[in-house]
Amino acid sequence: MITTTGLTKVYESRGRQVTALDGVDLHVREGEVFGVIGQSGAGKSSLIRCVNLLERPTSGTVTVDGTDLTALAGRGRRAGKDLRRARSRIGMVFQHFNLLSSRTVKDNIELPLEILGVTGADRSRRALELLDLVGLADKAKAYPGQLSGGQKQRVGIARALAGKPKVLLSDEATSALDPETTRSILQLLRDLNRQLGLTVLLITHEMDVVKQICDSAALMRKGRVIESGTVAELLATPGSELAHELFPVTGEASGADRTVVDVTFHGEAATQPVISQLSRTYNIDISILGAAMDTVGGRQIGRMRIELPGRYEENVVPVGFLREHGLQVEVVRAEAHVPAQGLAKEITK
Ligand SMILES: Nc1ncnc2c1ncn2[C@@H]1O[C@H](COP(=O)(O)OP(=O)(O)OP(=O)(O)O)[C@@H](O)[C@H]1O
Repeated sequence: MITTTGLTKVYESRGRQVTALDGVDLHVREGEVFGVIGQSGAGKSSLIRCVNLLERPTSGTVTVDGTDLTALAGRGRRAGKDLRRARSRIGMVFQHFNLLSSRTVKDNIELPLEILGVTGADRSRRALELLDLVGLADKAKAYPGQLSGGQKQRVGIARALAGKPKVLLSDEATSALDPETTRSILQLLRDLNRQLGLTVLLITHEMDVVKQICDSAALMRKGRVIESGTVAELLATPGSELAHELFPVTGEASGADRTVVDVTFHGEAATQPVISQLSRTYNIDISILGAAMDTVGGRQIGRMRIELPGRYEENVVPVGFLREHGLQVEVVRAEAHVPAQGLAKEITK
């Protein structure tokens, strides 16, 4: 539904060049909630603003629902109408809501429809439908100043949906909200995604947002995407930073000559007593150093750091047993020669 290839954005600022996006390739599938996470300055806002051409990319392409927006923008003024039409199929939600304080809630939602030339009666009907959809049917005549932050964002979401977009872009939509309101807005986005088949691309600096609603995620750093995939793919990728952030498991080996292993359970493997089978089959004592269970994108997933007696070379068979039983296994080795760093991670494929 959204594809960027080699997307690059260089800002010229006081004679200096800042590369905010450095060849970003992103692929968001139809109907998924895709989260882009990264620290401040990573390039997240630049990315989302380039996706709907609010910002002109320096190079690279953006295709949304089969339309190459960059090619339309490149055709100059005459393509303005086509570009506007394509952009009306992309809704956008902002961190600070961007509502007009002098207009009622209903009139705020009608604004994009006015611009699209929809007649008064149709505008009004659509705005009321949308208010109902976001749970604010009783607030049509209120002004933004009379609403809570969460209600304002619901209006922002309703306005973004006015043009019946297939894609919703969310620029830190919950960053200005308290944790409980954040949860309810994320739930609303999830519900809209499911009910309307809406594809959602959101940017955030909070891992909890990714955890609560994303099917897929990408990690950005210094203008580049350094990891991306479905949550299940990320959890299956040895050494994935995102997987580690989603599921931080800690714990250090109790001594030398121990093998420390991170095990990820999801799907069917999560319900099998694999660890006790391992212990019985090989007659070994297993210590649990750390564990976390959580729901990611609506699916139960668990991670555990366990310790087996003996060095890795002696545990190749038990580790193979875990893999054969459908668990993702990442071996974490203590590096004796770098004690200051504690457990240095070395991935054993
Ligand atoms: N209009 C601009 N002019 C010059 N530099 C800019 C402009 N917009 C962004 N930048 C720079 O581009 C880089 C990426 O910024 P961007 O806002 O895309 O990152 P971000 O990940 O969204 O950060 P934040 O979470 O703080 O908004 C930063 O170094 C920023 O200073």
